[in-house]
Amino acid sequence: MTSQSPAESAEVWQRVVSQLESQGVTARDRAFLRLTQLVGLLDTTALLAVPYQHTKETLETTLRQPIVDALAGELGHDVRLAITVDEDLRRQVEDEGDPAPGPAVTEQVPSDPDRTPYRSNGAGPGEPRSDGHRTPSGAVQTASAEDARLNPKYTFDTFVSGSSNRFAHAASLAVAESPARAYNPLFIYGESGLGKTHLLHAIGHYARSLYPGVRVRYVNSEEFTNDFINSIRDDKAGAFQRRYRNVDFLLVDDIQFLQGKEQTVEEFFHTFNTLHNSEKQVVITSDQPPKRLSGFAERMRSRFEWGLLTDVQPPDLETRIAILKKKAAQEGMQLPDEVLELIGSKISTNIRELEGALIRVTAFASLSSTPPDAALASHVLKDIIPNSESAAITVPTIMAEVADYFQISNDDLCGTSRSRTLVNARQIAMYLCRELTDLSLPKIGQEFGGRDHTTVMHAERKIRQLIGERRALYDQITELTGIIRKASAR
Ligand SMILES: Nc1ncnc2c1ncn2[C@@H]1O[C@H](COP(=O)(O)OP(=O)(O)OP(=O)(O)O)[C@@H](O)[C@H]1O
Repeated sequence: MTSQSPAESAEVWQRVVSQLESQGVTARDRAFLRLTQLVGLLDTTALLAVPYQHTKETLETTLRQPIVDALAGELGHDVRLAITVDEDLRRQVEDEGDPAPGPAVTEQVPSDPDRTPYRSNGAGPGEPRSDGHRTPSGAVQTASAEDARLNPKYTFDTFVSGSSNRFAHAASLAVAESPARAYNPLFIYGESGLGKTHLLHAIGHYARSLYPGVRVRYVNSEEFTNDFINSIRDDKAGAFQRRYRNVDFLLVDDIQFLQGKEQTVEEFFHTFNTLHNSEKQVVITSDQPPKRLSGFAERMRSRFEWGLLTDVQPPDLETRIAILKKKAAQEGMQLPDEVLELIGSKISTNIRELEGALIRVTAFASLSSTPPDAALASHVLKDIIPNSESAAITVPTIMAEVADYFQISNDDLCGTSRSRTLVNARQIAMYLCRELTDLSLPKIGQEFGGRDHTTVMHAERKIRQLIGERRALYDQITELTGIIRKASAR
């Protein structure tokens, strides 16, 4: 993943150290620099490994700027630092009999694992590494991908940064690199479908790649609520608290859904305080800035503003096209620029809709064995783009129209029958809810008889995939979209 070989990194670092020495750093700082290794580069982030926690602290404070400047000079571009305390390096240093410099010798080995959860196990980027994390009791606790609950598609690599989200993107990178040090909490707000969830997951992935063993947990606030209610019902408050408080990163999506749920807000308040006090990173997203969040006590809202507030805006045309290009490349879709430009120019507010349009155009081209050109794209887009006077579409409308279309009842749609016809209709209805409304996955799940958000996610993925393979399905979805839009405009 890094863009340099170990030998190149070592040479670059050697030159940086020589340059800083020639600028006259103190003897202690010189020793610290010599104990440091440049592991490699991850985009513009320089990964440094140090043997001791106090070396890291010095590098992050007094030496940060000189290192950043010297590295930028060497590499010819801006550089961020991500510093990790590496136990292998410590062993190596101690085996060579090179004592840790400075007065803080007693601090040589970080004694409190809770304060230093970001310790590398020594594997270089791209190499396999264990995900074990030592708890204060010494037991190895797994920080697995399942615990983190991250969507593998939402990474910084797949995120397009533009003027509409540049600040949120930079802040997200910074908290992943310097957890609880850069900004805590980081609060990202903005309208639906503009990439907030994507950024939350990307922070989790990136932190996990930088700091093996780091404990990350992503949660939508509706899931947090359900989890909390169930924990009280089942008398498992302790397990609930451990799930949300024994983490290094808590990533909370769509906090606005806690509004008015007094007990859950109170529980979240304590969770937040515990994490913040023990220097764990909290990232929150919302559709509104804290000041406009009703249903939260002032003490809670003001805490949301302790760290950094940043918004995401609808992307400009250039960014929309860049996003479409990235999505197309990611999915292996071959589409000429004129088609991407056409889609980007017709759909301007919501990135989820942009993706939906891309899928439909590709599906139609593949089903009709026609090359996807501008004429085909305009034809497809005509069916899916709302006209200016179209009203908001609701889940009950989608359910009623889908039920009517398949000649089934609303109860059938929400029920548990696994008959093929019903499963198919249910998945189509869920897909359309995702495409045509701003509702989150848990909210849609609730509307369908209290189903889990993963069921909705599965339905969405399945329909997305099949729509390009089955002509009948494509036609049904197109027809239903038209019917639902018409019914909503009435
Ligand atoms: N800048 C971006 N680059 C690439 N993809 C993006 C970008 N912004 C959003 N997306 C994509 O758009 C879709 C919607 O984004 P996301 O779910 O993160 O929005 P959101 O702001 O969290 O919306 P909601 O408030 O409804 O949950 C996702 O598939 C995401 O990958």
